[in-house]
Amino acid sequence: MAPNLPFKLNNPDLFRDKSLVGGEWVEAKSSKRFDVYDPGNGKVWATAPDNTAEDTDAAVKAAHEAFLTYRRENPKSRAQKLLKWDALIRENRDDLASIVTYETGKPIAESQGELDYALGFTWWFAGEAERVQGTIQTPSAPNRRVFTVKQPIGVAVALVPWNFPIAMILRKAGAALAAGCTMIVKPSPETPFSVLALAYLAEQAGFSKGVFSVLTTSLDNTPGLSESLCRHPLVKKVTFTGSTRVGKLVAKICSDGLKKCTLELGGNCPFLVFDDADLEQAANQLMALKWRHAGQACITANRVYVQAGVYDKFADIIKEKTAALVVGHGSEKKTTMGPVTTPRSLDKADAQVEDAQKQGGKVILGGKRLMGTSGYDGYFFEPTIITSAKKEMLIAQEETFAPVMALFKFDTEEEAVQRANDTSMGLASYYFTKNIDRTWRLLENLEAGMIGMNTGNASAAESPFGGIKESGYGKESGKDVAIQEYMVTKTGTLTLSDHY
Ligand SMILES: O=CCCC(=O)O
Repeated sequence: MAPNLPFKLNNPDLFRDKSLVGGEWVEAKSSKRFDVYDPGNGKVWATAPDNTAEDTDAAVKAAHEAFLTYRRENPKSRAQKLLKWDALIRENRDDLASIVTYETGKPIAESQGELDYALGFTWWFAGEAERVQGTIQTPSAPNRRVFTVKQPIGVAVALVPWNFPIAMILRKAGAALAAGCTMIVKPSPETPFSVLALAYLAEQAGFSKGVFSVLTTSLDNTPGLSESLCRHPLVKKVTFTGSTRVGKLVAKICSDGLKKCTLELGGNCPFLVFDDADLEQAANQLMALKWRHAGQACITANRVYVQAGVYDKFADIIKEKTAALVVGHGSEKKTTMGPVTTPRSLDKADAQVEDAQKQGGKVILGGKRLMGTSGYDGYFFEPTIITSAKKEMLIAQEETFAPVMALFKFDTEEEAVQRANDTSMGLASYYFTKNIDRTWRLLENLEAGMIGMNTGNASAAESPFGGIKESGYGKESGKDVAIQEYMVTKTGTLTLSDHY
C-alpha cells in the first residue's frame, strides 16, 4: 500500500497516507488528495487526503464518543498507554526521524534530536496523569466542606506547525491524553506523515478508536477545516502553535464559543551578549539555537544584541563557526544545515537581507538563496550574517524564520533591555553574562515567557513552555500547568448535618 518512498523504512507499516478518524483509516469525503514536497529537492514525494470542513463533523463526533469512555479510564491505565506509546515511538525513532527529514528538510541528526526531545513529553505526561489532584478546605461557614475536582475538558483540537511536527504534537497530545481528553490533530500540509505515523503507534499502544485522530489537509483548505473544527460545539479546547497573525484569528473564532485556548505564537526573540560573557559559550549556544532547523524555530534568536566592547570579536567568532556549516539535503550525513521548509521562507529571507543592505547593514557571510545553483534543487539559503543591524530594519521587527542572523550593537544594560523589549512579542529571551546581579535583574526586566540565562536551550518537558504579550497564552509542558490546560475545575460544597 505504501507508495515508493525516496527512503527506506525499517518498519514500512509506519507510513500511513490516509486520515485516522474514529479508528478508521479514511480518505477525505471528496476523495481529493494533496502533494507533499521534499524541501531538499522541491519534488513531490507523497500525497495525503485533502480534508475540508465537510470532514470535520464525523471526526469530532467520533472523538466525542470516545471521550465519553476515555474520560472515565483510570489515570494509571492512561499512563500505561502513554508509556507504551512512548516505547513504540522510541523503537521507531530512526524511521520517524527519516519521515521528519523528508517533510521538513532538517538534517537527520536534528530530526533524531527532535525525537529524543519529543519523547520527553510522552514520558513526562505519563507521570502527570496520576498526579492530578483537587483540593479540600474547611471554610468559615459551619459544618461545611469545600472541595475541587479536576476533570478532562472534552474533545481537544491541535492545530500544529511544520517546524517540529513530532515534538509539537507529543507536547500537546501527551498532556491531553494524560488528562483524559481525546484529541484531533490537524497537521500542517507540509508534515502530515510524521503525525499519521504517531497515530498508527497510538493505535498499537492500545488507545481506543477515536481517542487520537488526524485530519490532514492542503494549504488551501487549512483555514476552512481549522475554522470548522474550532467552531464545532463538541470541541471544548483548541491548542494552536503558529504565527501571531493566525493565532489572533483562532482566538477570535474560539471566543464565539468561549472555547478554552492555548496559543503558542511568534517569537522575534532577543539574544544578549554582554562584555563580561564567556564568548565561546555564548557563540556555541547561539550556533545551536540560531541554525537549528535553518532558523525555523519560534524560540530562535531573531535579534542578537552584542555589547560594544566585544561586538567585533563576537562577530568574528560567529562568522568563523557559521562558515563551517555544511548545507545540503537533510538525509546526507555530512549536512549540518538543511533547506527551509517552504519557498515562502526564501522570499522572506531575500526581503530582509535586501532591506538590511539598503539601510546600511553589512552582509559578512552568505546573503543569497542557493536554490537553483549547482547541486541545490531544494529551498536552500546561505547561512547569512548581517552586522551593523538597526532597529528600523525589517529583520528587527518581524520573525525571520530562515537562516539569517542580525547582530546589533549596544552600549549599556538599560539600552539592551529597552531594545530587547521593543517588540509586541514575548516568547523567549536569552542573555550571556557572568554578573550575578545582572542575571537576576534581567530575569525580572525582560518581557518574555521563557528566559535563557547563559543558555540557548531552555525547552524541556519539565519546564513550562509559553509566551507572554503577543506570543500567546497558556503553558505547555511543566508540572501541573500543562495538563490543567486540558481540564476543568469543579467546586463541590457539602453541608454536613449538625451532629456529623
Ligand atoms: O518552534 C517552536 C518550538 C521549539 C521548542 O519546543 O523548543
